[in-house]
Amino acid sequence: MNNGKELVKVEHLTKIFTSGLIGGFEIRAVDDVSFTINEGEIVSLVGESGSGKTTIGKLILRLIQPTSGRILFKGEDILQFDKKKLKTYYYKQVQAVFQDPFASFNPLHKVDRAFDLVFRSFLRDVSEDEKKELVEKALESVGLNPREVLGKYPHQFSGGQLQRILIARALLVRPSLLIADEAVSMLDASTRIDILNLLGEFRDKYGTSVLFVTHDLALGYYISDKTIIMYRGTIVEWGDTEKVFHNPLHPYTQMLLESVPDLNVKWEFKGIEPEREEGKVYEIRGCRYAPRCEKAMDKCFKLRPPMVEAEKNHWVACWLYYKR
Ligand SMILES: Nc1ncnc2c1ncn2[C@@H]1O[C@H](COP(=O)(O)OP(=O)(O)OP(=O)(O)O)[C@@H](O)[C@H]1O
Repeated sequence: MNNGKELVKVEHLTKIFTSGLIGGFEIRAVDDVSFTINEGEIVSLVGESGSGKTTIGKLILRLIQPTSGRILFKGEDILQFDKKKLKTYYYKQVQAVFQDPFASFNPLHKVDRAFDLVFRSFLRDVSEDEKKELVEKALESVGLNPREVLGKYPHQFSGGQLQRILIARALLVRPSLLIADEAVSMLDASTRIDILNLLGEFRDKYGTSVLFVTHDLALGYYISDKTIIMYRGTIVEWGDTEKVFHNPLHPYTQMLLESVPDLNVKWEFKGIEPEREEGKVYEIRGCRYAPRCEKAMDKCFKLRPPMVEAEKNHWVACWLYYKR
């Protein structure tokens, strides 16, 4: 149900973390990143560990502040939201599900409380009967039996079951945007596919957009309309999933896809440089991938390549495609 309308517009977003007090160093976790998420669109954010995926999710959720750049939600800068707008943003517009479901539950309270909080904070006018029906439907939609869930404590569930409860809660308010950060990595293969299909259903029925953060190329391919490939805080390539996967342009994306013989097979990272080279790579002014790139030219080490639209809805940041 992608109607071509922009829901989220990320513009030149940069987040620099400073580590240590004296003699500390800076980490450019996200470095001049721009992309859009349309209404009713599932966008995968794919990249290896430490490439900045979670940081982007947190910035969109306003859990952390950007160093520079901005994020527009339905055309409005989220940093300028007043208290009222922020409340609506958190409950009605944006919901998030993270990798570790245990961290999202208070072990002293029954899991029902997770739903109560949503009703108390946002769906206040809903009658008790309606609440019950909504919760039951939400639980059933993620393959859980409400009678086996309600009234129980978090420790009585597996991680996968808790994750499904959190996804049910997130979808209960039918948010405009769901940020799913490695949200299905703890689930077994068949539940994982059920949840992915459920996200697709929500997109089709209610126009929910999803930012699907993953290090698993196959999951990204399965679920998303668009794919963003990240490398060390930068976007190297993004666009329609079919185009990115079937006509990869950036040497990094090509390397990734070559290392996945079959898209149904889980992607294992290959060739990550040793830790001690980390600082060196972060200082690079040009393309972050240049030190690993077989096609790198002199200027790749000196200048950051601009993002160019190489074909319709397919962008790449690589000097090989820059024509001017
Ligand atoms: N609060 C923080 N303080 C300092 N550095 C941070 C902080 N949060 C993230 N980083 C650093 O920023 C970089 C990007 O981290 P981020 O968690 O966004 O990556 P990721 O792609 O989500 O990785 P993963 O898949 O492992 O979660 C990493 O080098 C990380 O160590």
